[in-house]
Amino acid sequence: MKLLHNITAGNPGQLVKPVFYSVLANLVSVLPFALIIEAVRLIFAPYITPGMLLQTERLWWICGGLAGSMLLLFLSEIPAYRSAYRGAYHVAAQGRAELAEHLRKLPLGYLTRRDPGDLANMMMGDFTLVETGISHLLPQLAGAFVLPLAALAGLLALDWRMALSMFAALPLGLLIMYSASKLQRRLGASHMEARLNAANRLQEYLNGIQVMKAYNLTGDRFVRLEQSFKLLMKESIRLEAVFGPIIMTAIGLLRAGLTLLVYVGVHLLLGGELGVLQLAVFLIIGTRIYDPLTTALTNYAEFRYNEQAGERIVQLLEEPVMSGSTDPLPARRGIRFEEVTFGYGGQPVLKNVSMDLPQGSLTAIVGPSGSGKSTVLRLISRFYDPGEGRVLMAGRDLRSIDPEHLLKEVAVVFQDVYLFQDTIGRNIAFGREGATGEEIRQAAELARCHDFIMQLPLGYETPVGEGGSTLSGGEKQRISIARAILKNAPVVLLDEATASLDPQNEADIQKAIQALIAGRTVIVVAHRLKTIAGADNILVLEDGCLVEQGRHDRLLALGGLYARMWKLQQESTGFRISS
Ligand SMILES: Nc1ncnc2c1ncn2[C@@H]1O[C@H](COP(=O)(O)OP(=O)(O)OP(=O)(O)O)[C@@H](O)[C@H]1O
Repeated sequence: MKLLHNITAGNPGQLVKPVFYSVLANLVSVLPFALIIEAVRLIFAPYITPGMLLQTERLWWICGGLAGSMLLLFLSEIPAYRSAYRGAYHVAAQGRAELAEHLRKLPLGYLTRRDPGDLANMMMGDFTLVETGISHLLPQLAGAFVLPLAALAGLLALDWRMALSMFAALPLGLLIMYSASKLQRRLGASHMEARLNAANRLQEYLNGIQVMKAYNLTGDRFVRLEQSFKLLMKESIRLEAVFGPIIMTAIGLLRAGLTLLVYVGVHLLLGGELGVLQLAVFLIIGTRIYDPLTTALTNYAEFRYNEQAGERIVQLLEEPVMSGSTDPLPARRGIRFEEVTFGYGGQPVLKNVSMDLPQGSLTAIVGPSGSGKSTVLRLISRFYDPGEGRVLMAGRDLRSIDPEHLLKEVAVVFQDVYLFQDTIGRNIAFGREGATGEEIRQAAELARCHDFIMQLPLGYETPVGEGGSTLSGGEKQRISIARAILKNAPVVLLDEATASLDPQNEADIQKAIQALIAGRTVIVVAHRLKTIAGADNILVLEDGCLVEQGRHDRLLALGGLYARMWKLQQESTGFRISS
């Protein structure tokens, strides 16, 4: 049952129809086979039994029956074919969408631990293997036993000794395949690992081409890619080299059954215990019976390999998602950190942090690079849950709030803006489902991007390259602010871009931010201190600890880290080339 669960990526119900129709089609295929045997029996009977006439009328009936059974076979194969492909593509399409939805609900920590290439490969490659499992392997495997089993039942009635000798080697063949499946699992797992590794290295190589060109790096990355291809080649050969002979042995054993059949048949014939006609029937069946079984044995090896792909998908689908209540939050949406300690897996990044970020105020978070500022925003958005302590919104622990429900209350402007490969208008509309063109335009005007959008050839309909590659950093930032304005959420989290912008762009972004934060609870991670000098409260982080807090003047007077950072930023000049 687990096998069926895995090969269908958790949808064994999808196998019922394909397997049913495949078995039915194979049952129908027994009919012409049986008719041919009967025809052979009729044709040879007059030669064997003296005085017996050829039963022509029955032969004609058999001819008619054969034509009818061919038509029946054709008709039964159509639903078998259709249900197999429909089931397979249905499972793959629905499964991919389900997995994508599941990935979105997993904690970000889980996703960052996994290679993105690994996930992409699972989405495409593993589901294709599952597709093949449902459309080809399992129905064929189930169908392959129909003819031999029907033949066994019929032949047992004819002569049990001959029937048993025909199938004598089958249990041994099956046993070999079953015992080999453990080895297959191990080899299959390392082959799949090598395949994933090659896919990851290829993705890394493609992503890094720009850097490689810029730094004229020709060696290392390509060597890694080449090595991963070599490893894949080795694993593929190993898989075939070890498993191929095992399959061939099992198939050889099965075929040896034919020799045994001839031996026992001749022995019985000479002893007068078996008629010539019966022997002929056994020999005809014997030459046909092993084909479906050898196909089944070969399919079984492939089936176990594909099953591992399904198992990987099932395991990922079983990974627990972040959940919580969708009850409406109280009107006051103040945020509080209570003794929060958090790390991304290694050392803690935030250490025992307690702080209040009150409703309706502008709180700024500042501190040296790597001090944990963006991490604070990630915890408020519940991209991660803290290891120790609690983050509360409106007095409720965020762990108890459904992440999607929570994010309805929160608009986030990230440091790195990601734009989808879509039109500019639709990229802004991601802020709120169902936003009208007029609402999008108003948000764009407030975010100071309407003018530059109108200068583009197709205005709001202009397509944006993947990740926003066709726009400048400042433009992307403003589009992302327009998204957040459109979302109109009571809490705004703003991670200020670190990249330097020209004065005009910077002024535009500041105005856009003013429009975004008006009347809301705002938490801004700031790198340029002058932009947050007017904040209601400034939290200063150093190495994951809250070291100072207060208004700008108070912090300056304190003469601590904030005052030092302020002084440095006042003094900093641009680049200078020393001679
Ligand atoms: N996904 C992650 N996995 C592991 N470590 C991470 C991850 N994200 C951040 N870190 C580490 O956590 C620490 C704090 O990162 P964070 O992004 O919160 O710093 P920051 O103060 O916002 O820095 P910056 O001002 O440079 O943006 C850093 O040492 C960083 O390397």
